[in-house]
Amino acid sequence: MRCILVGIKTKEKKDKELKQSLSELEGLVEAVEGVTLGKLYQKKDIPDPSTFIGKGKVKQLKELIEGTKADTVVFDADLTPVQITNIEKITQANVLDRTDLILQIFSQRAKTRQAKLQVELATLQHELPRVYGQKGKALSRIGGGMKTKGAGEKIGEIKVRTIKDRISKIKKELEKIKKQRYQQRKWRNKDPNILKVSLVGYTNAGKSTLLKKLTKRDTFVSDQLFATLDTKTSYIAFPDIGKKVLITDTVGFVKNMPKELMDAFMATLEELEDADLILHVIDISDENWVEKMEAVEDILKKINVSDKPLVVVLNKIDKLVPSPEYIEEADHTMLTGDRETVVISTEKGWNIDKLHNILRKYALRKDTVSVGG
Ligand SMILES: Nc1nc2c(ncn2[C@@H]2O[C@H](COP(=O)(O)OP(=O)(O)OP(=O)(O)O)[C@@H](O)[C@H]2O)c(=O)[nH]1
Ligand SMILES: [Mg+2]
Repeated sequence: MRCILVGIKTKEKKDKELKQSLSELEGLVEAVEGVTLGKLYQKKDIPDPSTFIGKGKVKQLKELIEGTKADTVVFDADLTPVQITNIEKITQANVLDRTDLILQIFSQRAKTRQAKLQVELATLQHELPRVYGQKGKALSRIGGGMKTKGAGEKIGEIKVRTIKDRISKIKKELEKIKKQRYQQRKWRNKDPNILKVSLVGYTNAGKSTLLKKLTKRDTFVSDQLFATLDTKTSYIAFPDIGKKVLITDTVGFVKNMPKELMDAFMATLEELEDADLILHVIDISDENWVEKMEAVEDILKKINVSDKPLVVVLNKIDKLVPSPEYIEEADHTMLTGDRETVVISTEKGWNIDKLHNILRKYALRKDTVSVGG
């Protein structure tokens, strides 16, 4: 996917917000293995009903697409079906909005049947209005002959009906799965020698980098051994105590998460139910880190995992202090309440050993708990 990003600047939006929002969007593009070839901004308080951005901007966009050989335009906004259709017609490129991208990421990450269905449901619900739009498009394009007009209408209607049928089927199945899950959980194999750890946190907190760092430092690590597992899972071996720590990355939290995607998002986090320990990774250099931390905690509560052991990992301390001697752990721990907290820099490798030891401690503890119970 070769993308051009389009950001809209409204009166209330500060330049900094616009930039942050677009770079977050660029991150989403990367997450679906796309590349960003260009960015376009427009000042506009009221979107154009037919093309969202103004006519002149659309022309500029078309030129940029041709110049960069892009095939996709990603809008940092939610477009109406009419706007999508029109822009696609003019630019000959695929048009996506923020929700489309997030849905693509979710569908890549969804692993369980429930998560997959939840994402499919959200995708269909997002697509339905566009199919209505297509129905209209087919009719107006064919226009003339009665015969073809009838056929066009029929195809559109069949599509709508098929989607609606699928939606109600999925909803029924999700109900069924919900009931079964409680039973299944009781039977899940609990290997005392494997500690399952999940990394959670806001997007860009450094989860994926930390996963690499934590597992790379161990010479026993080979991702290939776990080829059947999701690629986002890696492990640390502690051969001296006969333990393995299995660490799973999760989808990051994003700003402006469309409300209709919340269920699907929470479904991608479902595997957290299996976790023995949660590492909440936070970018301590982000001025809004407390707010973001609370947003993540809210979600953890909603998916009923807030009673699990959790360690707060305050990352990127290298952006605030010049060397590890300046790390004042006590100060930060005060800010995160009574939870176990470790301040690290993944990039510089500061305190990674400390975190490693915490994982080791929990791996040992799991055994004790299992033997005891
Ligand atoms: N300065 C500094 N940068 C870091 C550190 N850890 C990670 N980063 C950078 O932060 C950015 C985001 O890191 P990721 O690991 O992709 O973040 P993530 O939490 O996986 O993000 P999502 O997958 O979007 O949820 C990257 O550019 C990293 O290089 C750190 O300790 N210090
Ligand atoms: Mg990541």
